[in-house]
Amino acid sequence: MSLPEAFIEKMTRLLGQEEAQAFFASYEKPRAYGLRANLLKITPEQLQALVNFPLRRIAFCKTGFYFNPDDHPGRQAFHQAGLYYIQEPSAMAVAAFADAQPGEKVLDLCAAPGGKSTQLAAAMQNQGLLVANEIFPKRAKILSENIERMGIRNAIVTNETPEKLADYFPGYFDKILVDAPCSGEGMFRKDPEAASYWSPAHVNECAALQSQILDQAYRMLKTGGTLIYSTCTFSPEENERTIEAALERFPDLTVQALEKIGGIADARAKWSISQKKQLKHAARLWPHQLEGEGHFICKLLKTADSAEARLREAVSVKEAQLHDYRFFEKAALREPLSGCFQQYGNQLFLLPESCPDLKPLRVIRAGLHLGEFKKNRFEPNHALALALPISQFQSVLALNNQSCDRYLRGETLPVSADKKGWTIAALDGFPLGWGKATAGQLKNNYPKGLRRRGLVYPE
Ligand SMILES: C[S@@+](CC[C@H](N)C(=O)[O-])C[C@H]1O[C@@H](n2cnc3c(N)ncnc32)[C@H](O)[C@@H]1O
Repeated sequence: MSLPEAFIEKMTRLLGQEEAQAFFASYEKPRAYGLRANLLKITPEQLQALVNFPLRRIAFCKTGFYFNPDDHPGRQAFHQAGLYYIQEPSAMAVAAFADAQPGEKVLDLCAAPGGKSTQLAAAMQNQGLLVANEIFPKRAKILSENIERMGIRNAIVTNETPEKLADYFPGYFDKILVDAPCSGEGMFRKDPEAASYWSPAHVNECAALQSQILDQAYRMLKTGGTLIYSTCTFSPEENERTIEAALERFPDLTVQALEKIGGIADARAKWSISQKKQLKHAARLWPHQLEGEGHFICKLLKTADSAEARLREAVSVKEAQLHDYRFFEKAALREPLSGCFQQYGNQLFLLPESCPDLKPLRVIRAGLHLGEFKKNRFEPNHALALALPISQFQSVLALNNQSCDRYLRGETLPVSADKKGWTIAALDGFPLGWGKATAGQLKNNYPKGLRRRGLVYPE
């Protein structure tokens, strides 16, 4: 592939002739494709046994697999059911290193389209609070759709600037991920167009933006909290030097050692100005050293005392307001849901536990979207179908490959005459969406925007 001349020169100077040769040779090799099992729905072993195409383990991510692109896992019904997320393999190392835990307060500050947020959420097992933020509205919508598909219940999707979030959440989060906008040098093989936007000036602009974002992230971190910084670029200006500059602005931050497994390498402290030894604890993923694209990952611990934001908790709507929802719930679900219910217009959401009041923020998704109040009735949202296990639904239509394809195209399906009301259409025990059964037919409620146009299953 053709790479910018100045990029070739710079990388050759940085790496030296011998390593540069191996590095540039990787651009002539095919790239690796990856997907990640969604632990909220399935284990990696179960997924491997379930799908009809081969999966090969990724050494540095326990839930990740390589797949053959000819198998098109993105077109499979199990993808629509949220059993896996298609993600560039090296990118999986970032959230794996973040090591989010159930019950924590976690922020993904630059989150769209959601690869790392969905991985953080899987590790959190729907316990605690995940704020997934994206500054651009269109990208925030895609992020929100991916959060929905993966069945995540404890995520708030926001569309804010880092500054606005930092004003609201000072000293609040246990973990913050800054997967920063960058010059994307590590993705030239995956996205050759990215190479055409590259210039040394762009590298410097990105570095300046990254420092601004890190300043806001630092403000939001608790004492003892950890900040994961990552990019998909090689330039020292956006990696070792960005971290080095952050260490100078915030002397209490320390770089935490990362376990260098599966071909992951130390960061290159010698590419910084100060050559601080601790910089090598950060990680670099190189396309000539492992099967994946280029990435940089650094984990920082904050030790300075910071006053924690005491935010007002959101207050649930009154039970009387839930009357139509409870009526639906009694007929359609096996166990009632509890927690903090919030109504926005006609839409009803169930917030994550101990969720702060969200009014001052631009919120795209407030936890689990339960559905919509219509005149004297409640209509469930697609998110609810994807967020609960099959055992929670009273009425289920088990699909086969053919009826599954018809369901995903939006067709009406035959059901036994005794089936009535809101019914989950499921494949192999995994919910795909709602339908409403009446008089031997299942009226299809699969969202119009997600419907398939041709026969694509099974491939
Ligand atoms: C590398 S991408 C994030 C990828 C994402 N974490 C994932 O795993 O799917 C960086 C994100 O930062 C966002 N971004 C761009 N400018 C920003 C800014 N000034 N502040 C915060 N985020 C910004 C971009 O829109 C983009 O979605």
